[in-house]
Amino acid sequence: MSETIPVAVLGAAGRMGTEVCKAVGAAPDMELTATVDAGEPLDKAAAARVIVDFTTPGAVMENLRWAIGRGIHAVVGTSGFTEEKFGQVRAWLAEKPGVGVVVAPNFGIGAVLMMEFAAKAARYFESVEIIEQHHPRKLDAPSGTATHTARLIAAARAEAGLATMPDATADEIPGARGADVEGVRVHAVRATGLIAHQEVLFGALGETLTIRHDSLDRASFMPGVLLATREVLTRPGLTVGLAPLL
Ligand SMILES: NC(=O)C1=CN([C@@H]2O[C@H](COP(=O)(O)OP(=O)(O)OC[C@H]3O[C@@H](n4cnc5c(N)ncnc54)[C@H](OP(=O)(O)O)[C@@H]3O)[C@@H](O)[C@H]2O)C=CC1
Ligand SMILES: O=C(O)C1=N[C@H](C(=O)O)C[C@H](O)C1
Repeated sequence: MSETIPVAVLGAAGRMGTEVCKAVGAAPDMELTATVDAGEPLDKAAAARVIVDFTTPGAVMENLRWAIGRGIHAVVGTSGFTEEKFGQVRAWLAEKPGVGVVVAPNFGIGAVLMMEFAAKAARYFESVEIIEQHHPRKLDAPSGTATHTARLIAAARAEAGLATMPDATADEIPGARGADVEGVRVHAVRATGLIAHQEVLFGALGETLTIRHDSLDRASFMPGVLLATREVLTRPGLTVGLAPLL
C-alpha cells in the first residue's frame, strides 16, 4: 500500500476547518497530522506535506509565507485574494520551484460549474448582475466566489467587445446598486439560515437567464478540498480555482 499524505489543517476549529478535519481523517490516502487554531504556533504543522487553510483573509498570507518557505504545499479556501496577493504568492513560489499552491474561491463542484456557465453566457447578454447570499457570520463581502465570477464575466465581456451595461441610475442611497467589481454589480445578502448561495442574473432584449448554485451543507466543499490536496503534490506553482483540476 502506498504512503498516506500527511495533512495539517489551519483554522481547524472553524466551520470549514471542522469539516475538513473530518474529511481528511476519513480519507484512506491521507493522515491528519496537525491542527492549528488561532494563537497556536505554525510549527505544529511542520511535519505536513500539505497544509489546508480555512482561516481568515488577515491570517492566510502569513500562513502561506511560512508553508512555502518550508517546502510545504498548500490548499487554500480562505477568501479575500486580490491580484496583489496572488503576485506575492507567485514571488514566494519562485524561490521554491517544487512547491504547489492551489487557491480556490469555491471548492463546490456545482459552484465551479456555475462560474463556468456564467463565463460562457456572459458574451451573449447586455446586462448581468450577481447576487450572493451567505450566513451572517461571514467576515467578508462580497464573497470570494462572487468576486471571481465577476472577474470571469468581465474578461468574457471584454473579449467579446461588449459595451458598458445600460444603467440610468442618477440618484441612489450609497450601496443600493451593490459593489462594482470590474464593471459587474455584486449584491451581498447576509441572513440567518443561509450557508452559501449565488445567482448570476443575465438580461437581454425580451429575456433573462438565471444561473443559481446553492451549498446547503459544508460537506459540499469536501470532495473538492480532497481532490486539491491530492493534486497539489504534482502541480508546482500557483493554481487559481478548482476548474483546472477537474
Ligand atoms: N473556498 C471555499 O470553498 C470556501 C471558503 N470559505 C472561506 O474560508 C474561510 C473560513 O470560513 P469559515 O470556516 O466559515 O470561518 P470560521 O470563522 O468559522 O473559521 C476560521 C477559523 O480560523 C481561525 N483562525 C484565525 N486566524 C488563524 C490563524 N492565524 N491560524 C489558525 N487559525 C486561525 C479562527 O479562529 P478565531 O475564530 O478564534 O479567530 C476560526 O476558528 C473564509 O474566508 C471563507 O470565506 C468558506 C467556505 C468554503
Ligand atoms: O464564507 C463562506 O461561507 C464561504 N466563502 C467562500 C466565498 O467567499 O466565496 C465560498 C463559499 O461561498 C462559502
